[in-house]
Amino acid sequence: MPQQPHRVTLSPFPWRQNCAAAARLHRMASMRLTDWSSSSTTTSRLLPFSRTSNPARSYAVCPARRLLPMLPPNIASPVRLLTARRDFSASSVKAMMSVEACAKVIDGKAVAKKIREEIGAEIARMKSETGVVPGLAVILVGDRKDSATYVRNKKKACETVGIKSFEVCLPEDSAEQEVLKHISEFNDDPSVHGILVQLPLPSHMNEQHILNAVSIEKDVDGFHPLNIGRLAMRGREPLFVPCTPKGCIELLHRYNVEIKGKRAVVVGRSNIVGMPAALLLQREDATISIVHSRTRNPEEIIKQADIIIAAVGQPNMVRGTWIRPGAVIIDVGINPVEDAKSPKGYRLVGDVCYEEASKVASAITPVPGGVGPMTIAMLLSNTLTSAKRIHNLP
Ligand SMILES: Nc1nc2c(c(=O)[nH]1)N[C@@H](CN(C=O)c1ccc(C(=O)N[C@@H](CCC(=O)O)C(=O)O)cc1)CN2
Repeated sequence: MPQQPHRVTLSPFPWRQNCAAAARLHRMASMRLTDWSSSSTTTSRLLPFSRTSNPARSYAVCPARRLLPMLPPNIASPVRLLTARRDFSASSVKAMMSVEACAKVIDGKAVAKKIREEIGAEIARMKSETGVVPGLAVILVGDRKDSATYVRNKKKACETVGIKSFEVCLPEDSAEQEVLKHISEFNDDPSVHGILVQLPLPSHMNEQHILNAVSIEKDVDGFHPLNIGRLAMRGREPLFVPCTPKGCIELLHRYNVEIKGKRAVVVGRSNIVGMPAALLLQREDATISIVHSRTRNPEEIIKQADIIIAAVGQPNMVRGTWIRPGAVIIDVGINPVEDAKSPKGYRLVGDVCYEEASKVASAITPVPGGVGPMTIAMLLSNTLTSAKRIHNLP
C-alpha cells in the first residue's frame, strides 16, 4: 500500500495533468474517427494498422488494447530464469508489431504466478527427496504502510510455494545495532537461506552498514556490495541479482524480446533498480544509456531506445512522444496519484504515461500488474537458489 497519494491539483509535475489531458484528447479523437468510421463498413477496415508502415500515423485511432488476444507468456523452469528465450510459441512481440500499432501488454502478474507454481513444484520435490526446506528471513524497521504491505506479500508468497519465513519487525526508533544483531543471528541460522532488510530504512540508520552485514551467501536481495561489484565486472558472477531488475529481464526473456545489440535506456539510477538494471542489460549485450535528473534532453536519449526501463519514481514522466515507435517498455514506477473515483482515493500509475505509450510501443508492462509482482517472484527464486547452493543440491 503506497504511503500517500500525490495531490494532483498541487502537482509539481505538470506532465501528470498533461498526460491525462492528452489521453482525453486522444480518446475524443479516437471516438470521432471511430464514430465516423462506424457509419461506413467496419472500423477495422478504416483503420489499416496491418498495412500502415508508420505506427505514428495510427496513433490517434488505435483501437482498444483489450481487443488484442493476450498471448500466454512462455514459462520456463525456475532453474532457467534469466536464460529462457526464443521459445515463445507461434506469436511474438515482433509479429504483434507488424499487425497492430497497439502495444502488447506484458503481464507480470501472470508470469509471476506461473513462476511461483514452478518454484512451488521444485520446492515440494526438493523437500520430499532431501528434507531441505528453504527459509527466508525478513527484517522490517518502522511503520511505513507500503513496506508493511510488501513484507506481508512476501510472507504470503513464501507460504504459497513452501518457503519457511522468519520475520522481525522493529519500531521506527530502533538502534542500528538492534538490526545488526538480528542479521548476525540469521547469518548463523542454518534454517535461513535468505535474508533481506526491507528498504527504505529509517533515516537515522546507515543503510550501507546494514546491507554490508548480510552474509553474501544469504543476500537474496543482491544488494551486498560484493554481489553488486561482481554484477558490474566482466567474467565475475554475483551469487544473487537484485529482484526487481532481474524481474525486468525475466519479462523481456519470457516475451521473447531480443536484447542483444539493442539500444536500451534506463531512466533512473537507484541502487535498487536503475543501476543494477543497466548492468544486467549490459551483460545481455545491449548498448546502455542511463538517463537521470542531470541528463540534458532526456527525451532525445529515450527516443533512441529499443528498450526502455523506467525506474525514476515520477508519475507519467515518460510521454508518448518520447518513445520510438515499436519500443518495448518496462515500467518499474509505482506512483500513487489522487483519484476521487477510486474507493481508496488514489490509483497507482507508472513512470510512463501508459495511455500514450501503449499507442506507440510494441509492448509495455502495466502498473499495477507488471514489474511489481515479478519482484516477489524473483525473491522466491533467489531463496530457492540459495537453499540449493548451501545444501549443494542440483
Ligand atoms: N529490501 C528490499 N526493499 C525494497 C525492494 C526490494 O526489492 N528489496 N523493492 C521495493 C518494494 N518491493 C519489494 O520489496 C515491492 C514493490 C512493489 C511490489 C508489487 O507487487 N507492486 C504491485 C502493486 C502493489 C500495490 O498495490 O501497492 C504491482 O506493481 O502490481 C512488490 C514488491 C522497495 N523496497
